[in-house]
Amino acid sequence: MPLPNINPTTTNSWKKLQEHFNYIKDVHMKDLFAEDKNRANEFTIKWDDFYVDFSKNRITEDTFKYLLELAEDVKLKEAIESQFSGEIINITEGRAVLHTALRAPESYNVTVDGENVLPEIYKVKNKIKAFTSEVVNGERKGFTGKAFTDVVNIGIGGSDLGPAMVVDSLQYYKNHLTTHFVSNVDGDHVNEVIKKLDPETTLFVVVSKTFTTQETLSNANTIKAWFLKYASEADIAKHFVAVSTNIDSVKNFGIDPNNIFPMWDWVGGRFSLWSAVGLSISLAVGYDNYDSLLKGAHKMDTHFKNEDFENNIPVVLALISVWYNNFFNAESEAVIPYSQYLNQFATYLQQGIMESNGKSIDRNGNPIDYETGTLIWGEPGTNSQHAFFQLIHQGTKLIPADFIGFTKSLHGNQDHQDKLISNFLAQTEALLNGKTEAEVVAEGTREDIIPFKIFQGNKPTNTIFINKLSPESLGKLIAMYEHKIFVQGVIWNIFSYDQFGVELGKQLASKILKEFNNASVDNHDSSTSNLLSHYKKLK
Ligand SMILES: O=P(O)(O)OC[C@H]1O[C@](O)(CO)[C@@H](O)[C@@H]1O
Repeated sequence: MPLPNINPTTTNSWKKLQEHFNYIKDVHMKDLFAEDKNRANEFTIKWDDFYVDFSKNRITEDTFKYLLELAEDVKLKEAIESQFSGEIINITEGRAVLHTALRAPESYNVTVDGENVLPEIYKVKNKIKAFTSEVVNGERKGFTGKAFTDVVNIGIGGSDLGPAMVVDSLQYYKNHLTTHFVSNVDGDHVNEVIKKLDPETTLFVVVSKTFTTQETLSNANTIKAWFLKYASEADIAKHFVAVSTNIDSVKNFGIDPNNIFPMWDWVGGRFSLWSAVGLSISLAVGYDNYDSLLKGAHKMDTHFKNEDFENNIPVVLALISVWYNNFFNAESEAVIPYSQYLNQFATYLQQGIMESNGKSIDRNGNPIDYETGTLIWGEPGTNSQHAFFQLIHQGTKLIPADFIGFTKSLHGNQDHQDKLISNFLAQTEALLNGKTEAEVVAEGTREDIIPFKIFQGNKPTNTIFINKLSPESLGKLIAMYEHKIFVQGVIWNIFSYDQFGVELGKQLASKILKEFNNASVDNHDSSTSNLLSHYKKLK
């Protein structure tokens, strides 16, 4: 079944939504809540340990109905089926998209080019499991016979952000190994990490799907040169492992073929933490926790694949997001986790969401005349409340926000937890209701400052309340956003799994790099030429 190819703006549901928007734009959610006492129950999905309340959105039953019709009109069901079954849905790169197969049970059968990929996936998983146990238990040793104490993940983009976010989010579950991440080609990054390392007890995991990425190879070479000041070429085999599809280049780098963890071209970089790219996660929290992360993601896959759209969390969140993006012209969305552990979550999502759906050409190769993509930003609550919430509450922009919280804390200090969750609940209530002039007056406010103290409210939020932060629930949460990305890509009729937009800058950078050693500067615009000359003079 080929991936559907439907311009969403030509569908009946889109037209209904357009008309309906003219009514909704002036409706206050406060009134919707007053009219329907059952609203919160109607717009809540309870699934597993997830409680997703989407009632604080600028929607009515009709809006929801038309959005669900939109999902039907763009043939979302067929698209989901195409993705899960291993069809070549990444047409521009000629690849299947199977991060879901990476977390599927071994008994599944998912074929690519007529071959079931599950046996190969489980072969690599078993290798990760054995390797993790040897490193964590201290059986695998460095070149002087000492057990490893530190692990350095060298990668960038999808080969860094996913593992870095998960290791940070699951630090409560961490073992004794200290995990570091080096990504930026800025030498300060690698330099600061190296300062903390002992070459005798550090394991390096070089992660690059292509093994051609400038940043990763530069950092890996710098680290290798540093390591060779203390050890011999033969010792590299003990301290360097790689995750890649490009086996020949890994060997050329000097890594022992036994230390290569393969991945496949049907795993997109930003969806790859479920593959061997997650090796540093397994090393940091142990294989069983890593496996629970994957099992959680698989549960969300099953929910997404089988649940009716009206009770389907990723589908509902995607539809609501399209509603704001395409009808209210909201440009960005905030993701606010009320968990310090999810400090890197928004940064991680930025690549997933913006690299996937930041596209302006449709599936026929034609320019698009409607909005796609979403700017994503966010920081943990309550810190973000003291930073940028002013703009969300009283600014001129509409910023739909996802509030993510956990009912049980990991630290066990109920006083802190109650304070955190009271803020979590209070903020979405304030964003919904705002504060009227009458309420401000009733507080005895000085007359001339009354306008400044009014809150319009009517600011949309989703509340994603999860029982506890665990490897499994984190797996579900990440997979939830992955599927949301996919649904939006289907609705916008774009290809979500390529990223040609990152190429041009890379090409020009390598051209400019060569010019640093040339006497003359090539043809550039006058601004770039001046800047280049300025650098050459002063560097
Ligand atoms: O794993 P690689 O091949 O080094 O690529 C790293 C990253 O670079 C990109 O291709 C572009 O930024 C990402 O999609 C990818 O995650």
